[in-house]
Amino acid sequence: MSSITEDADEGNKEELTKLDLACEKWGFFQVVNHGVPSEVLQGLKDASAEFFELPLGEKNKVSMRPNDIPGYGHAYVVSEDQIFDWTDTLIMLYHPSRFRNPKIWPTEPRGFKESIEAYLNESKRVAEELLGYLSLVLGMDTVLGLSPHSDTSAMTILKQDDNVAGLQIRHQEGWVPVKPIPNALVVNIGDVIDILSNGKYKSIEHRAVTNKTNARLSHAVFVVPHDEVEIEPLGHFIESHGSISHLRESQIWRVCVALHENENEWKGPHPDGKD
Ligand SMILES: O=C(O)CCC(=O)C(=O)O
Ligand SMILES: [Fe+2]
Repeated sequence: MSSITEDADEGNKEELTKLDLACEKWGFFQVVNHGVPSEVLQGLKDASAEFFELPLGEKNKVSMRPNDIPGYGHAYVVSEDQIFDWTDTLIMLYHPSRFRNPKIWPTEPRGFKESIEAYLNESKRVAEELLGYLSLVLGMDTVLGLSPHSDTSAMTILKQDDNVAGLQIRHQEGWVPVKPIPNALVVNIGDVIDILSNGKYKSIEHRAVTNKTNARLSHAVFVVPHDEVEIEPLGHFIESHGSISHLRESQIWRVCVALHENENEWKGPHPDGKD
């Protein structure tokens, strides 16, 4: 597990690919280098071995009750005429703490509770770390701060956060992150210029994703035409393209309306199929 954590934010790409493959092809994997101290693992083995070697009467002090999960007994006693697996079990619920029932914690052997608790705390840490990596390979780390949209402006000037990346732009089928360049201004073509140029310059769909650890602050300035102006493709662009594209035709709108009503409505791919 230590090699997957080389890069604290992103994880190690090669290891993440292996994790993805293991989950998809097998659904099982073994974790080594997980950071659980060997004394903790030894303590777990010793404490539980000693518990199961105790006389039955001692173990039954913490026996499972019918229809209840925690305690000592056969796994999952749900009815009297049930066929049991040949297994002795001690089930404890530990996290979150409201599930802990002191009555089913054995007092024998001595030190049992401390040893088991040390292992349960370590395994919680491992589980949380693994869930983090699984969320990366499942693409669940993408929490949208701003949903996909195109800007209804003529042009937008964006001062991104210098330190926290988040802006992503649609390119072909994917999302391309815009790496912050300190003090640079990000400029994008908005819907108005897309319409004026009859799609020669496109208003590209974009979104902003959140960062797990840091807040992000960006400043967008929308450059818009006067609100009485009606926007339509410039004549020479209609000539060069032969006709107004379907999309443009349906979107010759008054910009003021567009700004207020269509702000978050993405138009879909450009009909000429180009990027
Ligand atoms: O937060 C960002 O970087 C993007 C902002 C944006 O796209 C917008 O306000 O229209
Ligand atoms: Fe935007």
